[in-house]
Amino acid sequence: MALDPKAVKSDLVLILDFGSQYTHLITRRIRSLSVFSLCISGTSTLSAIAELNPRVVILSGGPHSVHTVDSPSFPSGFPEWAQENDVVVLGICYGLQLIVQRLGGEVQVGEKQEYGRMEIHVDSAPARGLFGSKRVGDKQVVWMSHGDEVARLPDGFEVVARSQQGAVAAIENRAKRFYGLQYHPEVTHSPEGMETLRYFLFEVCGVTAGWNMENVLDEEIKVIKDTVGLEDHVICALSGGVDSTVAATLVHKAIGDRLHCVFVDNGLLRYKERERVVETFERDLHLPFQNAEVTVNGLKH
Ligand SMILES: Nc1ncnc2c1ncn2[C@@H]1O[C@H](COP(=O)(O)OP(=O)(O)OP(=O)(O)O)[C@@H](O)[C@H]1O
Repeated sequence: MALDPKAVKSDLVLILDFGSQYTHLITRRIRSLSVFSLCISGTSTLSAIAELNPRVVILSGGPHSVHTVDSPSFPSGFPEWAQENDVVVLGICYGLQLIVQRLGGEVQVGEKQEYGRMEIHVDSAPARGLFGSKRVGDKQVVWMSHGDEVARLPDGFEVVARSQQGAVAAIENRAKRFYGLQYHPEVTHSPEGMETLRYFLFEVCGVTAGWNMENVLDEEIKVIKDTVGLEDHVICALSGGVDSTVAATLVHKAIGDRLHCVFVDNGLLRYKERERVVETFERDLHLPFQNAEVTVNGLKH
């Protein structure tokens, strides 16, 4: 169940997902800073991106190489749209390489491919840039995970940090408001990564923090009410796990007894699981509940 950004009164940081295992972690980290963030497919259309009216767009990492045929990318016209609408863009790992490649620079297979712990040093620390709070020469440990690396920057970009092996670790074009980090600031293995994200969002992008988890309940209930309408009923396949339990609880708060939860005894449940789940829902959560049984090959389970 996705949050409806229109129901949220906060700047939106939109994450375009290119398949990194860390993409959802970026979303979570940003939400922990009280800023609303949402993750959508990296190959979304420009109109789908524009409709969400983001203040910042983050291009995630991913397992691809920009040189592979059909490697995913942001839609054509995206950089121009971002500039025209004063949207700040940050590329992380593959996202940085996409920016470089698509804006006229060059990415090549790295001589020393970097995976794991790496030290980077700040090459240039202009006021209000990615490392605006640091001094030139400052060092920090980060988490790298890339085979390709930047060979030539597009016009207007500069390197602001390098790895201890000399690879480009961070770039920016402050005039166009395009930024890139070759490492993953969102993982705890980059101890200063959260501070970098915080500085970037609040000092560089000027994002306002006003979102918190308590808002989610009200927003979700409103979205569900609008979706279901005044008379329709909803069926929820309820396993007793976290996902369907949260979904059922929210929908029940929104539409009450027009929700019908169905638990399927598929014959492969744990010992007394059916009794436990039924009891929890009827006694503790007060959810209207029905049992169902499935048959396989004519045999009742
Ligand atoms: N025994 C069951 N009875 C009813 N619905 C089920 C049952 N098992 C699974 N489902 C439905 O299929 C969805 C996906 O099931 P899966 O086992 O992949 O768990 P999940 O995605 O982790 O969700 P959950 O945390 O709710 O178990 C569940 O969220 C639920 O809607």
